[in-house]
Parts: sequence; C-alpha cells; structure tokens
Amino acid sequence: MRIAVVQLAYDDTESVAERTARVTGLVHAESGADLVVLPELWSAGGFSYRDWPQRSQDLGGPVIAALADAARDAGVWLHGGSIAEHPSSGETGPEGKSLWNTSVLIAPDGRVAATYRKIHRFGFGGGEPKLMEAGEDVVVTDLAGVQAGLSTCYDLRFPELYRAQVDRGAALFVIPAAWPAARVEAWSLLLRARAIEDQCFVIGCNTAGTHAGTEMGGHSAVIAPTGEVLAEAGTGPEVLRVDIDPAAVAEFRDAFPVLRDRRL
Ligand SMILES: O=C(O)CCC(=O)C(=O)O
Repeated sequence: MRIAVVQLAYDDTESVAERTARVTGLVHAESGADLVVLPELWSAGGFSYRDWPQRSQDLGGPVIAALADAARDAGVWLHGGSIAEHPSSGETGPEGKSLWNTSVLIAPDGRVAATYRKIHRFGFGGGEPKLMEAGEDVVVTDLAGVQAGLSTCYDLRFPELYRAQVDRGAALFVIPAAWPAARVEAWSLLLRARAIEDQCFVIGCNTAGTHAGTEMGGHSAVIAPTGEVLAEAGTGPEVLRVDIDPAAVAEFRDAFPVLRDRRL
C-alpha cells in the first residue's frame, strides 16, 4: 500500500476556497498512491476558533464535494483530515451545539466511506469543549482491505481509544492533527507508543506553518507495528511517500504475541 501523507502549511491570509483549490491540487499530484492523508481542520483552521462557525459545513458541503472529486479523479483513498461539521439537518448534540470536529474517509469512487467525530476535545474548557460537541463512536473501517481506526489529534493522548480500535480489528491508525510545535516531542513519542503497544501501523499527519498565532509542529510520520519510524517529516510543508505491507501486522503479532498476554 503506497501512502502519501500531505503535511500542509497555511496562514491566516488564505481563504477557504483558495486553500481547498490548493489542497485538491496536492491530492491530484499523488494519483499513484493508494491512500492520501490530510491534516485536521485544514479548511477551518486548526486553532482559528473564531472562524469555525462561519467556516463550518455539512458533510455534503463544498469542501467534502471538492475532496470527493479529487479522490475520484486521482483514483485514491483519501483521508480528508477533518472539517468543522455543522449538519444542515440542524442536528444538535447532548450539549445543544451543532458543531463537531469530523474526519472523513473517501473511497476512490468518491463516496464517503466513513466519518469519525473527535471524541476527546482539546482546549481545557475553551476551544473545542466550548464550541463543539464530543463524538461518541469508536470507528474502525475498511480502507482498501485493511481495517483502519480513525482518531484525531488530542485523541492520541488516550491509549484506551486505540485498544478499543484494536479490539474491533484495527491494523492501521490514521491520525490527522493540528498539533503545536510547543509539544511536538509528545506527538512523536505518542505516535510511536501507540504503534508499539497496539502492534499497528500508525499514520500521523500533522499541520505545519503558523496560523491564529500558534506555530504548528509538523513531524508527520509513518510508523511500523514494531515502532520503527518508516518516514518522518520536518517542520515545513512536505509530502511523505511510503510503501507499507499491511500483512506485516498479523506476521508481527504472531511472531511477538504481546496482545495475547493482556490480563485486564
Ligand atoms: O494534545 C496536544 O498537545 C495538542 C492537541 C491539539 O492541538 C488538538 O487536539 O487540536
């Protein structure tokens, strides 16, 4: 499976329409890949809290439509990162809000194959917990014949989510993020920890550049089930291209059966 991890940089001057056109161009350029991955909230701006309400969209809105066209044209699976989802149905969550941080997996025929609403909201009372609802569902979905667990950024700090995904058959974790430079060592360490403890491939696609006054950490990475770092980006915009063999998960779990020794 050939993977392209698109580590995007953006600032506060680019409109959503301009950014969407730029991003779909980057997806097109990866047409030889099986899977292309984008970062969290790239259209709304990961830390651009004040812009989220006006940049929020339905899953049938223009950003997902443009991504679906790009996936179909390029013939790739596209993990489109996440959008600030405001359902046009007017759906609200338990806290009465109508906004979620929702990641979207699009199949090569352009259909939305899976969505995942971020469960752990980042902001300690401000930011996501103030503006958004929390997702409630663990999502593991077929991605080109591989069981992929979906999660987003801050979720990475909660290992029980990944164990729940493994218990549902996950062999691959796809994790889009807008993780700041100030804590990027934790990002890199936790990506490897999740790979090692769950014996899974991990794809972490972070944001680069500075927006809304926050410098992003970059260092997107693809990690093998052994914990080996197969590819790692620097701090700027970059595309990581990596071939992985999903069969390596079952082989490694058979050869080194740690997960069978779980007691709790
Ligand atoms: O956990 C962190 O340090 C960063 C998390 C974050 O920025 C996010 O979830 O958007």
